[in-house]
Amino acid sequence: MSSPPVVLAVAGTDSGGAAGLAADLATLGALGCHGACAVTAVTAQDTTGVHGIHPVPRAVVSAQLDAVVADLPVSVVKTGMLGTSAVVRLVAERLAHLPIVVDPVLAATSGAVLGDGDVVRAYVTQLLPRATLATPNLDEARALTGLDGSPAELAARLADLGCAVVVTGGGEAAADWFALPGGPARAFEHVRVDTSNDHGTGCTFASAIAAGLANGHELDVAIPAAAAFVTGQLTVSRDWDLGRGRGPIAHTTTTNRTDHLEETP
Ligand SMILES: Nc1ncnc2c1ncn2[C@@H]1O[C@H](COP(=O)(O)OP(=O)(O)O)[C@@H](O)[C@H]1O
Ligand SMILES: Cc1ncc(COP(=O)(O)OP(=O)(O)O)c(N)n1
Repeated sequence: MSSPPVVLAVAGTDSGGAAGLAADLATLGALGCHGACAVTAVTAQDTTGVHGIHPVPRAVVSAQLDAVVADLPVSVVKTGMLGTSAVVRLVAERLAHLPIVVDPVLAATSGAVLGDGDVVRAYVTQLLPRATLATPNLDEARALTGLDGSPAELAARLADLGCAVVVTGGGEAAADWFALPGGPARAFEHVRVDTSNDHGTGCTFASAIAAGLANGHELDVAIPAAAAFVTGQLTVSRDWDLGRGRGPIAHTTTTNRTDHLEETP
C-alpha cells in the first residue's frame, strides 16, 4: 500500500476539541493525509469562548518544524493560529520552499483576540507574499487590508500581496470569494447549513483545502471540495447538543465504525 501524503499543521490547540489542531488533524486524516503538527499556542477554550492563551516559545516551535521537516516528506503546510509575529516570521523563513495554506487566525468567533497588530503586519509583509493560498474570513480580511470593502474587493486586494485568496463567507452567506494575484474575485457558492454548531469551520475548511492540494488537486477543485466537506460535517453536527455555547463542527466521520470492536474476542 502506498504511503499517504503528509501535511504539516502549524497551529494552536483548542481544549474543547473544535478548532485548532484538533480540527486540522481530524480533517487531514478523514481526507486521506497523514497530519504532522507543530504546536504554536495552548488555549484554554470551550464552546463559550477562549479563557486563556499560552504561546509556545519561538525556539520550541522551531524545534518542532525542524524535527518534522528533517524526517517526513511534507507535501503541504497548513497554518492556523500562529500567535506571535516571531512565529509568523519563522514559518515564512523556514517553510517557504513548500506550498503553504495560511488561515490567518486573528480572532475566535467569541471575539477573543488570537493575533494582535504585530501579527497582522507580519502576515502582510512576511507570510502572505510567500503563501500559496490565504483563507481569511471577512473580519480577518478587513484587519489584513485595513479596508472595509466587499468580500470580493478584499479578496482581490489581498491577492495583490502575491498569493491566492479565499475570503470565507460564514454566517448568513453561502459563498466564498476566490481571487488570484492581479485578477478579479469570483464566487464559489454552496449550500448553507442552518446550525449554531459551527465552532472550528475555518480550521476545517483550510485543512480540507491543504488535503486537496496534497492529494494532487488544483485550487479551483480543492476549494469547492473543501466547502462541500465543511457542509457535510456541519450537517452531521447540526442537531448535536454539546457545550453551552457554539458547539463543534463534527470531526467524526459520517459512518460510525464498529467493525474493529466486533473482531475483538
Ligand atoms: N452555516 C454554514 N453552512 C455552510 N457552510 C458554512 C457555514 N458557516 C461557514 N461555512 C463555510 O465554512 C468555511 C469556513 O468559513 P468561516 O466560518 O467564515 O470561517 P471562520 O471559522 O474562520 O470564521 C467556508 O467555506 C464557509 O462558507
Ligand atoms: C486554537 C485556535 N485556533 C483557531 C481558532 C479559530 O477557529 P476557526 O475555525 O477559524 O473559527 P471559529 O470556530 O472560532 O469561528 C480557535 N478558535 N482556536
